[in-house]
Amino acid sequence: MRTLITYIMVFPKRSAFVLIALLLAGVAEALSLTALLPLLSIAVGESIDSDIGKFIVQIFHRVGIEPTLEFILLFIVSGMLVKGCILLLTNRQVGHTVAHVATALRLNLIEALLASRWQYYLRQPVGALANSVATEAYRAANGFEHSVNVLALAIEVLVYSIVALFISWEATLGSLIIGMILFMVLHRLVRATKRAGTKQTQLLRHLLTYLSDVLGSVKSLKAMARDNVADAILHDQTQQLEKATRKEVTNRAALLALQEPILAALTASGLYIALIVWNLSLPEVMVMVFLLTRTLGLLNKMQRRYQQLAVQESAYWALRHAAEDARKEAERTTGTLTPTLERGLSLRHIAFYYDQKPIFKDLSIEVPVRSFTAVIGSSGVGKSTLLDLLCGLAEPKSGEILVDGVALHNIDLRQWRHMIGYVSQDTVLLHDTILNNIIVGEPTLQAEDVEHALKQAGAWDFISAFPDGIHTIVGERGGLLSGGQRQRIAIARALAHRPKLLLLDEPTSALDPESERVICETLQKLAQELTIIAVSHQPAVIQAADRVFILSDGRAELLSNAHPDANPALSELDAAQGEETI
Ligand SMILES: Nc1ncnc2c1ncn2[C@@H]1O[C@H](COP(=O)(O)OP(=O)(O)OP(=O)(O)O)[C@@H](O)[C@H]1O
Repeated sequence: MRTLITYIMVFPKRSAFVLIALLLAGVAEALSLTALLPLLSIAVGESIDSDIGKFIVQIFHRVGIEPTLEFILLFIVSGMLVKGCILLLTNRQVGHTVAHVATALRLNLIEALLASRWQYYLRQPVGALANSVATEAYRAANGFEHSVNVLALAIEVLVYSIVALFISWEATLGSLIIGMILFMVLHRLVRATKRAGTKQTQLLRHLLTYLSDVLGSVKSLKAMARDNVADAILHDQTQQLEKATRKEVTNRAALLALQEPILAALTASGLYIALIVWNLSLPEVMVMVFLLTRTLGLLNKMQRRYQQLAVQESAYWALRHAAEDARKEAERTTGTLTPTLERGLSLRHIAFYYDQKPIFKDLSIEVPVRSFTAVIGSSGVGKSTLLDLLCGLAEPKSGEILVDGVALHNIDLRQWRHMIGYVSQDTVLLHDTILNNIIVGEPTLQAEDVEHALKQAGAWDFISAFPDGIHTIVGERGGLLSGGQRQRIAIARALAHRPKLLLLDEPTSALDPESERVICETLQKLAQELTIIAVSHQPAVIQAADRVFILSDGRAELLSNAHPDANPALSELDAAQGEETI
C-alpha cells in the first residue's frame, strides 16, 4: 500500500491522467450496463417495475427517445465502444508512462551517484549499479503500472457496486463483505509473493555485482583455469534465484487457481438466495448476478494486480534507497569563485587521512604555471591521492590548496575541473569508437579537436593506419588495442578540451621506450602552454620534468629544478624504494 501511495505521489500528474481515463472507461461500461435491466424487461415482455429501470426509461423519454429493444441494444454497444476507445488511449498512456518512470528512476540514480563524494562512489559495486539501472528500474516501472491498475480496478469496483446497490443493496453489501473476506484469506499468498520478490531483488544485486567482477577479470581467471570457480559461485546464486522465482510463480498460480472456484461457489449461493429466499424476478436476478460476478471478478483481478505489485515493489525501494543514500553523500560544493590559472598552484601544510590512516601529515608543494612537475615516491605513499586533492575529489583535513592564491574550497569546483585534463592510472576505454572515446562528456568538441589531441598524444600515426581511422571500435574496455595505444588515447582524451592543468597518473607505464620518449617530448612541449603534474615511476618522465618532488612520510621534498642528464631524483627514488623493501 505504501508503495502504491508513493508511486502516486512521485508521479502525480501521470497517475492522475491514467486514473481519470480508466475511471471514464469504467463509467462508460457501467452506464451501458444499467440499460440491461429495461432491455431484459422489454425482451421478456414484462413491465418495468424497478426504480433504476423506471429512471432510465424516464431519461430516454425526456430526451425524446423511445426505449425499444433495438435502441437499448445500440446504446449498450455504443457504451462498450466508448469504453474500448478510452481504454485504448489509456493503455497507450500507461505504456508511455511506464517508459517514462523507468527513465526517471534510472536518471535519478545515475545523477545522484555521479554527484556523490568520490569516496562514496568508490565503494559502490559497478555490477549493482548496472543491475539497478537495467533490471530494477524496469521492474520498478512495471510496479508503477500495477499500482495504477490496482487503483483503477478499485474505482471500477466502486462504480459497479454503486450500480448494483440500486438493484439490491442487501446482495451488494453481502457480496462486498464476502469479497473482502476472500481478499483477506488469500492475502497470505500476496505476502509470500512479496517475500519472494524481495529475495529476487537481493539475489539479482549480488549476482550481477559478482558477475561484473568476474567478467572484469576473466582474462586472468581463464589463463589460470579458474573460470570454473566463478561458474560454481554463479551457479549457486542462480539456483537461489531460481528458487525465489519458483516461489513467486507458484504463489501467483495458487491465487489464480483458488480465486475462481471460490468465486463460482459465491455466485451460486447468491443466485440461490436471490431466487429462492428473496424471490426476486428473473431479469433482476440475472442483472444482479452479472453485476456481482463482475464486481467480485474485479476484486479478484485487483488482488492479482496487487500481488504483481508486491513482486516488483522491492526493486523500486532498492532503487530509491540507493539514490537517497547517494544524495546524502552528495559532494559539497561551497565555492562560487571563477578559477584562473595564471600564476600557479600551492599546497600548504596539507594533512589528509583515509578514515584513520594518515597519508599526508604536512605536505607543501609549489607548482608554477607552464611547468612540468613530476611526483615520485614508493607505492602507496599517496601520489594518486595528491592528484585527487588537486581535482577536489578528496578534501584535506587541514592545510590549503591555493589556485592563483585562491583557496580551492572557495572556487566553483565544476569550473575548476573543466580546466583540468586528467589521465588515470587504469585506462578504461568505452566500448565505442576512438572518436567517441575522446569526445565523451564534452559535446562541444569537433573532429578537428580530436585529431589535434591525437597528434599531441602521439596516437595519430597508428590510428590513421586503421582501416576505419578514428571510427575504429576499441572493444570492451579498449581490449582490441594494446596497452600503450589505450594510454595514448586516454592522453588525447585529456588534451582534447585544451585544459590549463594536465594531471597524469603513471602516463607512460604501458608504453615501449620509443612511445614513451614521444610522449615525454610532447609533455615537454605542452608544458610551454599549460601546467603539467605527472605521477610516475618511469625514469623517462622524471628526466623530462622541470621539477621533481618525492613523497615520503606524509611530506614532499623538491629534488630538482631542471632536468639534468643524471637526475638525482632517480637515485633518491631507488633509495626510497629500497628502504620500503627492507
Ligand atoms: N579510497 C580509499 N580509501 C581508503 N584508503 C585508500 C583509498 N585510496 C587509497 N587508499 C590508501 O591510501 C594509500 C595511498 O594510496 P595512493 O593510491 O594515493 O598511493 P600511490 O602512491 O598512488 O600508490 P601506487 O604508486 O601504488 O599507485 C594506500 O595505502 C592506499 O591503500
